Amino acid sequence: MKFTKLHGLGNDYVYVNCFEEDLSRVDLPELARRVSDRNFGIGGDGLILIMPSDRADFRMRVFNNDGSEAKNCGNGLRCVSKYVYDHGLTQQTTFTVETLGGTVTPVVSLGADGKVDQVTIDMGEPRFERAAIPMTGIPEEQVREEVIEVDGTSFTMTAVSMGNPHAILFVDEVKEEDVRHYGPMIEYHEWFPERTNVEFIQILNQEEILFRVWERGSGVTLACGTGACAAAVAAHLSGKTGRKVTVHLAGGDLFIEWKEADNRVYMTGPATEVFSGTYLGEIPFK
Ligand SMILES: N[C@H](CCC[C@H](N)C(=O)O)C(=O)O
Repeated sequence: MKFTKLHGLGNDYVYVNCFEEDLSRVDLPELARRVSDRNFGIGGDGLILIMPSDRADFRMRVFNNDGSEAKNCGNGLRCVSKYVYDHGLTQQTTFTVETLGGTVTPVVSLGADGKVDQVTIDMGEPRFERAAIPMTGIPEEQVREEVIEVDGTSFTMTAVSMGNPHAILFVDEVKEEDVRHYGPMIEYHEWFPERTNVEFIQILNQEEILFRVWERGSGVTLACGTGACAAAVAAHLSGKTGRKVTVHLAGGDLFIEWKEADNRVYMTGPATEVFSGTYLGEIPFK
């Protein structure tokens, strides 16, 4: 199976071009687990399929490294956008990509080599109701700076959906050990029937956020695009930042704008192709 490795700020996935590879009979969750393995497979935070769509120019499917399928992936969308332009699947610098969380419209910009270096994506409108995250409790209620307690420690949390769930925790100081310790406890917390991504954010000033993430289904990653969007929204709602913020993630910076005019969140950042190859491991069939 031919694949290409790309990353968005170090959030790296194995990409398969399904215009060329037929994976229709493949056990995709098991394939994701196998190719993501950094010792016995290719290595990555998961598997992303670039597919035809009958309602958009392309379709993206995302599988975390535990095999769970996600509804959206910001870093993945930037890398899919780079792949389809650089590999000639489109000659347009803007197009549509269908995801389980909705259809988005990336706009790519080119470097001196004529290849995509930056991508801006309208990631759509954030959702806050418990039913939309999803969270247990009153369906139409929103969770704004509420206390969640895990292992005897309380966090102030705002819940935001960007097509996938995000528990945004406001902390005075972001610590890697807290991400690894409390991240999985909140991912599997009973309030989140479909689990959740967990973001720890430290607001530096009106325009900057320090950010670390424990991803649902993948654990600690260097970046999370949908998480950065959710964090920027939660930070603005808290009154501590404007609508345009630079999010400093472990793998680099994303620029996020939550536009007042259309209530949509715009994410701008890089996408990098690293290598391509052929996976020689056994392909698991359904
Ligand atoms: N772990 C996420 C999917 C990947 C999101 C992240 N890698 C991004 O860039 O948005 C979930 O299960 O919702």
